[in-house]
Amino acid sequence: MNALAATNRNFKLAARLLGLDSKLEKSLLIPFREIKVECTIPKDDGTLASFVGFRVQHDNARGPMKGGIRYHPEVDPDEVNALAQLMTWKTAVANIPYGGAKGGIGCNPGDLSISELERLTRVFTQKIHDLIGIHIDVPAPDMGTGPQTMAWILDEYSKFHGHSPAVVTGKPIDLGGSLGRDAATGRGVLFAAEALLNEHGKTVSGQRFAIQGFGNVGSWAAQLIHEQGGKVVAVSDITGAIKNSKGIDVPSLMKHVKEHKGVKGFHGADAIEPQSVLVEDCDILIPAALGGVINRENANDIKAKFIVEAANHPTDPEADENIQGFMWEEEKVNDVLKTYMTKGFKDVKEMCKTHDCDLRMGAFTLGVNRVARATVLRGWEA
Ligand SMILES: NC(=O)C1=CN([C@@H]2O[C@H](COP(=O)(O)OP(=O)(O)OC[C@H]3O[C@@H](n4cnc5c(N)ncnc54)[C@H](OP(=O)(O)O)[C@@H]3O)[C@@H](O)[C@H]2O)C=CC1
Ligand SMILES: O=C(O)CCC(=O)C(=O)O
Repeated sequence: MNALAATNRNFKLAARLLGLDSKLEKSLLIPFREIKVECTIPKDDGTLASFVGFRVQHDNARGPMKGGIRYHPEVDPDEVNALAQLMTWKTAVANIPYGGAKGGIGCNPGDLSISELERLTRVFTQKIHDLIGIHIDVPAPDMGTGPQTMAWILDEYSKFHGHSPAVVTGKPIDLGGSLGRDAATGRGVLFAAEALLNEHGKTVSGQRFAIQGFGNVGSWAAQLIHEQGGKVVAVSDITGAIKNSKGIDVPSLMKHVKEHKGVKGFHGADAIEPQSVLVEDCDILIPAALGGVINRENANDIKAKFIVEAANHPTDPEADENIQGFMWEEEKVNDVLKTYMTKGFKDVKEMCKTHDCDLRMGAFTLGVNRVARATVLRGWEA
């Protein structure tokens, strides 16, 4: 099932459980605005290359729209639509005053030089600058993008609107970025795993984790799990996959990845087939790369007792601020993150009880219900 069909299906199930008015349901499903732009840049060799960029702004009932920008060959309108809608439900589940959006450019960032990536980012920003902004839509990093990409967006946007550091989050600290943001998604994964394990009378220490994807999210999750005494027994990225049932030495792996640009060839573990990371013998599986990786073909082979979804929509249904202008201490960032993740988990569990449903539907009903309430309060029929 494609990403949009899968996301719509989960939304409709949640709407039915909540008994949502059918007109409101339709209104919540249709994105607020879909932007598609052509981005042509001169390559380093003087030839021209054209790319298609997207920004889908799904919903702003609870606040300015929020969501990452992805550079990846599989970026297409359906994928970006699905990811934008998921952002709406996720900001609502986390109970932060934002809506949902997502953007991306269909490209392989690995094939582009730094200066080509900068030109592409600046052209994309020129095309969308009047449709984003602190009170409208605030982009952030996602797959294939990072703090440097945000710095270019900030700079290009500021040429049109004056100095505007708050137009993006996830920017470098030297440009006003938040301490702890780089690790925050991985840390959120750790907090979610902790909340889940606590429910079962366990802690991270001694649990065995397999992680698909070793970029920003996967590598931070691995480091933090390792620090908490968890065993990372298998890891994969685009270069390959490795396993060590005694636990991978994550700091050494980090050094290896920095030097070799991938996990392949790491001496402290054995090479395995890339896809087998998902079905490795472990307690907790963390998909932290692409969507739809857990599907009808492999779901029955998964040995993990728990799946903590770091990636967006990794499971196919068939298988189952910063505008205040001040800096928080990193400890405060991490404490607040833990409070929101732990509260979010409790709220989801409550919805599971109310609607007698699983955790995914608990999260969808919680998010959809909060957005529906905000939409009705603001008056959606006029
Ligand atoms: N960055 C963030 O703050 C947030 C990210 N997310 C989600 O987390 C997930 C990961 O994002 P992020 O860590 O930022 O992305 P990155 O680009 O930093 O890392 C992605 C990782 O996945 C690997 N990868 C790509 N394709 C495959 C594949 N087919 N099999 C195995 N590994 C693969 C990449 O390998 P290689 O580097 O070698 O290409 C890389 O290790 C995404 O779903 C994203 O939407 C969600 C919330 C926020
Ligand atoms: O911090 C952000 O706005 C990015 C979040 C995001 O893109 C995601 O959760 O998928």
